[in-house]
Amino acid sequence: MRLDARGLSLTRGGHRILDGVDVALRAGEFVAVVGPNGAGKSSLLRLLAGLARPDAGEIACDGVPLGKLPPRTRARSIAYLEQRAAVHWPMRVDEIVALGRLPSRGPLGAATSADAAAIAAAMEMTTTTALAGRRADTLSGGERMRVLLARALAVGAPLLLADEPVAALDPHHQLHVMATLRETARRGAGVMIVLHDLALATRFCDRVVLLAAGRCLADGPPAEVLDDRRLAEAYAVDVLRGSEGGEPWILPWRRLAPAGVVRTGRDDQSKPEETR
Ligand SMILES: Nc1ncnc2c1ncn2[C@@H]1O[C@H](COP(=O)(O)OP(=O)(O)OP(=O)(O)O)[C@@H](O)[C@H]1O
Repeated sequence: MRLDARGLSLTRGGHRILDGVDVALRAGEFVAVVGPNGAGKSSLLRLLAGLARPDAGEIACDGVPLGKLPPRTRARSIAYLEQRAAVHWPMRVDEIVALGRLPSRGPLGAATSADAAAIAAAMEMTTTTALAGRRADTLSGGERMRVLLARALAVGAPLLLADEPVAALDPHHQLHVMATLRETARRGAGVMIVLHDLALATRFCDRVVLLAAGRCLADGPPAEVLDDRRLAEAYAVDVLRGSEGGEPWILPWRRLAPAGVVRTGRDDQSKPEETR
């Protein structure tokens, strides 16, 4: 299954949030959407999940306009984890994760062994099995995020959209979740996440979509998209780079003078910068 979006534009409160964005998510891909605060990343993901409609542009799921998919078909096809997902009810963790199976069986359908297996696998993937009996509204921020990711994984959808799934996690769990999502893509799902950590995007993702001010600045392999010039343009930062065991790493290091700074090369000593 694949998603194809063309010419997405969105305006809210007189503010142009997205401006002619083209993006695709194909089966087997692990894609990061990156960009500065307010770039439009969450808004883009919500459009792709079918939770809001663009003012202009089209989104198709395997060629079918997203708006024409019956809601349950859409919910089975596209799992979505929102950025500020909250848990308002005193439900148990395993009950929360089980909600991910509702699109497959309907509210009145009995849970099957396949449902139980999907729930157990999702909890294992997110290391939340030990939390199963806890009340979800007593969890820490990182625990809650992992439980809600488990709910999204339990859907077993061919497309998974997750908005900052690792932002609240400690380094161990960040690496674990990124490896889990990469494995989910390797098994055939299309996985798209919003991410601020450029190191994780560089190391784990097949493709990076760089948004800034509602426009897509670049879309391609991490090493091509996250070059010095684009990082300066989008974020006004300078980065350190290296590789370990053949895997590249990248570390934001210095702020540059904001807006429109275009670097000429790493040996340019005259660049405007601050130290941290
Ligand atoms: N309903 C709204 N009315 C007015 N402006 C809005 C509305 N919703 C979002 N925006 C603005 O649209 C822009 C994009 O918001 P969005 O949440 O998509 O950004 P983001 O790239 O996900 O940011 P962050 O990295 O901070 O999470 C922001 O400037 C935000 O303030």
